[in-house]
Amino acid sequence: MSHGWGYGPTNGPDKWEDDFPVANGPRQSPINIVPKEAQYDSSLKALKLRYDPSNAKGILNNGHSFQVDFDDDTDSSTLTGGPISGTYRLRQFHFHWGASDDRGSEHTVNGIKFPCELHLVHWNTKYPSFGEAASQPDGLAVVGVFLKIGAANPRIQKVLDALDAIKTKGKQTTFANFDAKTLLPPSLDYWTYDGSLTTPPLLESVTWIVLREPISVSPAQMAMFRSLLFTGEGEAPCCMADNYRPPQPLKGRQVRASFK
Ligand SMILES: CCCCNCc1ccc(S(N)(=O)=O)cc1
Ligand SMILES: [Zn+2]
Repeated sequence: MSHGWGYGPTNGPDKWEDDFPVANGPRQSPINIVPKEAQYDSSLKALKLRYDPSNAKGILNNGHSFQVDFDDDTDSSTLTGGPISGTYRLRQFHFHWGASDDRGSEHTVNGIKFPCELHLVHWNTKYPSFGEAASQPDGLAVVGVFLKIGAANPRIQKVLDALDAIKTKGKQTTFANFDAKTLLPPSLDYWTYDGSLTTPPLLESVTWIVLREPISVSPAQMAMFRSLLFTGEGEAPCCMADNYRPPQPLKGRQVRASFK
């Protein structure tokens, strides 16, 4: 692909296989989750998420989404339990959303799209770095949380209030003292399956942990997501929206449920 990947008609998900042939691999993400076909697994442990707000560092518009980055030099913000073994460190969280409230999530449930999906990205500390972990089949664990239209969510608002400072691609600003746990719903019931990064390089290194319970977001808050730009300062502006990859073939994979 002569130009960088993106979500447009010339560089979007259907074109990614040109530069990233793993796009047609055996464990690609996202997927459509069919709850009735998920197998309850009583051996699945409860998720244990321990996040230290002081690890929050900054917020960045990376031209595809925006992400809040965390200091992952120590084990102070970690994911343990659930379907994984060992300790995974929180690296960043980001979102995917639609140009309208009828779409935007990457995973779907019985074919239903949510307006937005949060991804909390963690890497396995058995590897020396995130980059190394990202190339290993058990290297990453991403917790996915659906957002559904409802009451305004005060927890998300703190993140949205920072977006004015990172409107264009490459802009970043400090983002301190944020407790990512406040973004989680009351129930940590989840589905889990072996998958991949949902953006290039589409590496097949992710244990996906998708929470059953959504959190709320208001239409006005969704409009704030869409105020960001894919484009850099001084370029013709293109609103950041529809930055989601559609569901990929299951190819025989099992989806397990932590709940009955
Ligand atoms: C080795 C370099 C990888 C950079 N890319 C990071 C990244 C993290 C998470 C996701 S997602 N959307 O699957 O959670 C995509 C891409
Ligand atoms: Zn993502």
